[in-house]
Amino acid sequence: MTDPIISVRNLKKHYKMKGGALNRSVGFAKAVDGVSFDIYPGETLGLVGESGCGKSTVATSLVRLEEPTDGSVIFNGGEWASTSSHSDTEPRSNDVTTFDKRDLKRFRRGAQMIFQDPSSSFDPRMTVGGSVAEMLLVHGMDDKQRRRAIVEDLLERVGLSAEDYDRYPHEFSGGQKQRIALARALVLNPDFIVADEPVSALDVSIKAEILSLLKDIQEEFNLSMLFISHDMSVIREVCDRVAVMYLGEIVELGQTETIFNNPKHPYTEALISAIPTPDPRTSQKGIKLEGTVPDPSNPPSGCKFHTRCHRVIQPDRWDLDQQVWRRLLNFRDRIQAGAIELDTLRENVTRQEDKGAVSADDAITSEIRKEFNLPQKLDDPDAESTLAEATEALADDDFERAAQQLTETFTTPCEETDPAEVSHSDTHTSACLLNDEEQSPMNAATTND
Ligand SMILES: Nc1ncnc2c1ncn2[C@@H]1O[C@H](COP(=O)(O)OP(=O)(O)OP(=O)(O)O)[C@@H](O)[C@H]1O
Repeated sequence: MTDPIISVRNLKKHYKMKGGALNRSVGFAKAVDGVSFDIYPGETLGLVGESGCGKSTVATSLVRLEEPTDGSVIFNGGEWASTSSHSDTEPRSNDVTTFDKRDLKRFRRGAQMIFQDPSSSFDPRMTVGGSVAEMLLVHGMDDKQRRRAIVEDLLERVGLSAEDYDRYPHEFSGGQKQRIALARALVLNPDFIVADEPVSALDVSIKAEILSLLKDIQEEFNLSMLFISHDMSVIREVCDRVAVMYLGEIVELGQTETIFNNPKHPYTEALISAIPTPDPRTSQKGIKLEGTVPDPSNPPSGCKFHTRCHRVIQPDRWDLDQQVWRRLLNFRDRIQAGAIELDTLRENVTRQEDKGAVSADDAITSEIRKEFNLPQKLDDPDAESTLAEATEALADDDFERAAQQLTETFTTPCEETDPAEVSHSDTHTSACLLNDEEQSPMNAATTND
């Protein structure tokens, strides 16, 4: 097998968080927390996840626009080692994280970035041709005419014309600017491109054109690409393999078709089910990804996705409807955080009493269940008894007792165990307790039987 162009191992970027009157360090936001992947020549790897998962931080850390906290980024592109500008005899590192200024400059010839917003990446006072040609000048091409010829050719290859060389950024639409950004990324003949949400700021019709251009250019130039997007349908269109990222970690990695046809991580499953369909009434698998990505300075314990996972594991003692189990845990977490507006619920109850609908004593506990979409009676008597005690404690304004009841009774292995990576095939991995025969209590129970 050919060597990867780029190998990322255990990449971390932890931001120091400051706070308090003295602006002291109060912890870390683990934006990227141990990410590993390879990208092979001519391949496009997609990095997908919701906003705040850490995708852009992976990109900026791996090209060292930001200094990574830990990990290595081995770059083998552009016959890197043999064309080094270093003349000394010491063995040379190809780890980007250890590059000095000179190596970094050479590396950046071979590894280019395209960003989401093409408008902000051009100097409004410079012609677009001049902006692209400047890259050649910085990297030592003194011949002005040669620079111009190369740039004019590239402008044509990205679907513009040679005459556009002398025009200014404001004369172009968003899609055209993204074409110019692509020309600028290509002008130094790179091996590797990081495209960070390159089409998400564009209109739908333009999006398709730019994606198609990216695919053509990638083939023509035999480029390797890290393609970042929050949009699963865009990822499906352009990527050979996909890495799914959640809260600083890769939770699933595999061939694009495998990921879409046989997702193994519930987060991947949820992202796929959220892809809009032409008819919004069809193809909904009933998976609703509620809430947002948690704060990386205070991540959940165990599996970081457990607070939102529709497949969050029930211990053996329960056999509740899975949706009800999810809602019970949501209820528990909200009570624990003190995030419930009892006064509003009481007002609702009073309004209902005015209409003579409900008796006063049970009304508030019933209203609490309604608020959290919980059944008025759970099938399991033990679970029901705990829930009833907790709602009664809440009705007495005793948050502490309610929280204690719920946290002692309703627990999940997903919050206790950090899932290990499991291989489903040579090219497909995921990190979920449900897939881990050794770690999953459900599998352990089946094995023991
Ligand atoms: N300089 C910083 N200091 C502290 N936290 C940061 C910093 N930059 C990013 N973060 C945090 O790191 C996390 C990951 O951010 P990042 O921009 O990489 O996510 P993303 O998946 O690319 O999302 P988006 O698509 O919205 O940019 C977020 O919680 C963000 O708030």
